[in-house]
Amino acid sequence: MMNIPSPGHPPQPPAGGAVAGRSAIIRLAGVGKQFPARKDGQPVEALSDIDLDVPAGSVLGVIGRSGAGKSTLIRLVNGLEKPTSGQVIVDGVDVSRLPENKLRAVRRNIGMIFQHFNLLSSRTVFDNIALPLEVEGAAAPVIRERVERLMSLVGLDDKRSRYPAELSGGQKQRVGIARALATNPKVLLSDEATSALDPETTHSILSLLSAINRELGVTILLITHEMAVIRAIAQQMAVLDGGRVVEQGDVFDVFTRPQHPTTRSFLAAETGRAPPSFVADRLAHEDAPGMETVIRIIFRGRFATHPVLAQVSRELDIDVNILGGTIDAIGGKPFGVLIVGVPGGRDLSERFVSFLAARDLDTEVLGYVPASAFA
Ligand SMILES: Nc1ncnc2c1ncn2[C@@H]1O[C@H](COP(=O)(O)OP(=O)(O)OP(=O)(O)O)[C@@H](O)[C@H]1O
Repeated sequence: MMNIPSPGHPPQPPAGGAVAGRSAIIRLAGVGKQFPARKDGQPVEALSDIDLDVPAGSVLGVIGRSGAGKSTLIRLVNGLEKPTSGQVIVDGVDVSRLPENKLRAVRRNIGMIFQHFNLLSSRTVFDNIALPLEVEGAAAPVIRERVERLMSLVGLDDKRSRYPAELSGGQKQRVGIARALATNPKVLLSDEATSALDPETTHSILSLLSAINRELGVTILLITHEMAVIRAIAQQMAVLDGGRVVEQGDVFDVFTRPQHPTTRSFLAAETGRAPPSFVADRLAHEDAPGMETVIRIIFRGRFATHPVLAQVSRELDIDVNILGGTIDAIGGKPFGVLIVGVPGGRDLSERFVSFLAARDLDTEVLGYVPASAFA
């Protein structure tokens, strides 16, 4: 267990896959946000028709390219922006209608962490974490006790008197996380919190956020441009494109059965999905005599790669070439990607695809390679 007192609400059970049934602690309903035109320009439709529920106690990741509207979405949740239409409900309160003086109480319930940490350079680690408590007028002994616990939670006990300039990026983000938790918020908003960090530090910060979600029951809404971040920590996800949610759902489902081209293109960079270079370099778009059809197979859930491939090879009397792939898990559920070469022309490859479809396996034809290429 983490060394921190329970916040002002009961911890949720460990976050797993079954979060969809929980009530939403953040709800965006029919939200649109238009920024007025600047001189000689058009108004910007930053967000349109956004319906998004973040279940209490879950981690929901929103992915989108630059300009998709991610920051605007998060700024609507903490009331820094007002929507042009729709409602933004946080813990039962419609923040889109609150005047600034009432928003302060709501923001106490919403912690926020940033890509560039936003620490005060003239304050020590202790004093940065203490800031939100000082602002709300907490007594010095309360502040001391709380900050000590938070420093211990994020693993910075030995850095209390250091200044931000003396810390690594990962340590700075730990200060940012401790500061965000100072007022015991139910919700943590993360705006590209790991984008400035190397992969190893990213991993340790995402583990810390995961533990905070699991053990303190803090709901996390994070925005990112990296699928790997979503996969490491979120149970639910939404894909934002041109200010609209184009796909949303359980992370496992979206990763293994992406529906929208934008989601597919985000996934293209995931390991194992692209054909290995010795295949990719020879991949043609058109079929021709003597070519093998290159097919990507996605295995979901209960893993049965080899029996299926052995069966299909027997049934169709073909030798399937295994060209690449990975076996992995998302949220503890196994899934695999296999890239195979199927000889014998179009008729046989169509029968191969039908055989797998009948066993609920998804396939995609990636192109064609000369059979001789692997001799
Ligand atoms: N205050 C503003 N005034 C006018 N236009 C704005 C304002 N804030 C954002 N926009 C526009 O709204 C759109 C969405 O911007 P937003 O910053 O939300 O995207 P983003 O997905 O967070 O991008 P990035 O990943 O680059 O930060 C963009 O076209 C942006 O130029």
